[in-house]
Amino acid sequence: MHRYTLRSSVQVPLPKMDTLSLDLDAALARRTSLRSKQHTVKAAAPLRHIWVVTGPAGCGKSSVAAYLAQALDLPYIEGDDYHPPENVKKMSNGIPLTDEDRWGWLDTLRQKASEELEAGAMGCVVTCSALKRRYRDFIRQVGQAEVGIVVRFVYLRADVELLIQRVKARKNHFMKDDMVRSQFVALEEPDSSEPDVVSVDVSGSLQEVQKDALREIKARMSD
Ligand SMILES: Nc1ncnc2c1ncn2[C@@H]1O[C@H](COP(=O)(O)OP(=O)(O)OP(=O)(O)O)[C@@H](O)[C@H]1O
Ligand SMILES: O=C(O)[C@H](O)[C@@H](O)[C@H](O)[C@H](O)CO
Repeated sequence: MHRYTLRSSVQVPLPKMDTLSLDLDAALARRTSLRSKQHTVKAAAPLRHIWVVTGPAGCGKSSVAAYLAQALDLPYIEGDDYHPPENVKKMSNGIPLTDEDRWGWLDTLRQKASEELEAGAMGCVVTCSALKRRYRDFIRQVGQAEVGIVVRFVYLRADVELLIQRVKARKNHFMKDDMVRSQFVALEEPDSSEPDVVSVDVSGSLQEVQKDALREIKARMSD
């Protein structure tokens, strides 16, 4: 083994020449492969996000999603517009939806989001209560099916009493405050096992919530 003396006292073993040239070859090969990977990443199409704004009735999905869509210049899909009339009738009559009532609607929202991207949009913003983990998993499948499409959720977090107050104050909407508790019964709050969910506290003013949600999204645009 050759030895190279560094600052008189520290001895660093130097590899034999044949090992050194092998190492150099390997390093050059690695650098070439890294460069071509960097090139591939640069050339690849940018990620397109489906931002799904979620949470129970009254948490601010429509108010926040409309703002996000405008700020990001993306098409906006209002989930409530795609409930079949039977669902709206049920909710208007104070009857909570079941899983069976929701599957077809969730599928429609998935399709609408895909259609926007197929039509060339750089992403889209969708409102959908997505109360349960299995509903979110169902929506996630859009992103798993196609390279370059990423589904992310913005969960608007609030406590039940606050939302009862906000829904009570809201006029001209089929969903009344007596339905809010049932939304929390169905709710399966996302936790750290769903890293694609950004949780935003909505107890502040609407402007604060909108800004917080936009900041969180911008921080994840390139993920
Ligand atoms: N941060 C906030 N502070 C005060 N009021 C708010 C806030 N966010 C939303 N609101 C008000 O609360 C009500 C519910 O908001 P919004 O309709 O956007 O919620 P939503 O989640 O879309 O409801 P739903 O699911 O029932 O359609 C509206 O009257 C809205 O103006
Ligand atoms: O899954 C559900 O039970 C529904 O989507 C509701 O969340 C309402 O559509 C919405 O909140 C309107 O008030």
